[in-house]
Amino acid sequence: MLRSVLRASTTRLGVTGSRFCSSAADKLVITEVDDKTGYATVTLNRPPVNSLNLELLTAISETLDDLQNNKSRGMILTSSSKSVFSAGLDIMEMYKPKVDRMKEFWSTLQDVWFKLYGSPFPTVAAINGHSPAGGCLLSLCCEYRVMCQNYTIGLNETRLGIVAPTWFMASMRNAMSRRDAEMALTLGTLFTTDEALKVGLVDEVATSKEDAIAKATAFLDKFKKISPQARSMTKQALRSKDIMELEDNRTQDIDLFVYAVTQPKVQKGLEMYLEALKAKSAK
Ligand SMILES: CCCCC/C=C\C/C=C\C=C\CC(=O)SCCNC(=O)CCNC(=O)[C@H](O)C(C)(C)COP(=O)(O)OP(=O)(O)OC[C@H]1O[C@@H](n2cnc3c(N)ncnc32)[C@H](O)[C@@H]1OP(=O)(O)O
Repeated sequence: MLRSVLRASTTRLGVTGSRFCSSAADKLVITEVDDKTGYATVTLNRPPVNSLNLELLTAISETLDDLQNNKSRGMILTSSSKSVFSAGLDIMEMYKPKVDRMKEFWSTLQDVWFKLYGSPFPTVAAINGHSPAGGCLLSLCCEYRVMCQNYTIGLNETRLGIVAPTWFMASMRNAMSRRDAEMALTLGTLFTTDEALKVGLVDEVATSKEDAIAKATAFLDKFKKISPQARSMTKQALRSKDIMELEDNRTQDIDLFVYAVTQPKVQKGLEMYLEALKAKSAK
């Protein structure tokens, strides 16, 4: 039985909420902990497409802190949308940006990556919708991915004329072969669910969100008889090289992001991309 709500994370207005004080629908991130298993289901809840703006990233970051502080037994990351897991980074954070906010935005994305990629507790993404770019990154930070049929997933940055940072690349390389990762990253491939399964970008296919959650739970159950400490130390040791690389380069990475995104050519590209998205949704 799910009991809500472990932590009322940042609201859509960007104000930190308090426990149980407002309805789950108002939260950017909804956390429910199963009494029996102790697993937390963390639901991204920023309609319409869970695009990752500063407030949503902050809410995710706070949620991950809570789970770690509460010694979570496992986390399932999913979305409240019927067709989108996450549309990736909110392009409005990069289009005609204010530099201070942009720096905070990127630094918070780095925080989320550190906390999710390096989490001591086991993590699964129940990908119940499209998952391009930053959405794919969130799922890649998890240890296991279950994806519903007939959606798309991938790091499509090159298709937008931008270069995925090395830590995005490392997360993909951790999930699939180096060769497939190189092809996928250079082409900016958006895989269908079945294609993603074939290259190992996802681990299982689900017929519905409920099925995805059930399969995610079954994955977490596999660790029941494994020492949590031995498990987390093993995971962190395997991922430590990637983590240290970003830790050593955090400031340069932020500066590079600001430099790259503020280039007139990139701004023009983002403008055209936004226009195309708006035109598509207006149809
Ligand atoms: C070595 C050097 C490194 C230096 C670093 C430099 C650069 C790195 C920088 C950036 C990295 C970026 C990674 C990213 O994540 S960029 C974002 C990429 N995302 C996408 O390409 C996805 C775009 N969206 C879609 O394809 C579709 O929306 C989607 C398939 C997800 C859903 O389709 P659906 O039909 O359901 O919904 P839509 O009608 O398209 O959208 C509804 C609504 O939402 C708006 N929107 C969609 N995606 C975004 C987004 N990512 N950001 C902001 N807004 C988005 C869309 O415009 C519609 O709005 P409206 O018309 O209703 O107002």
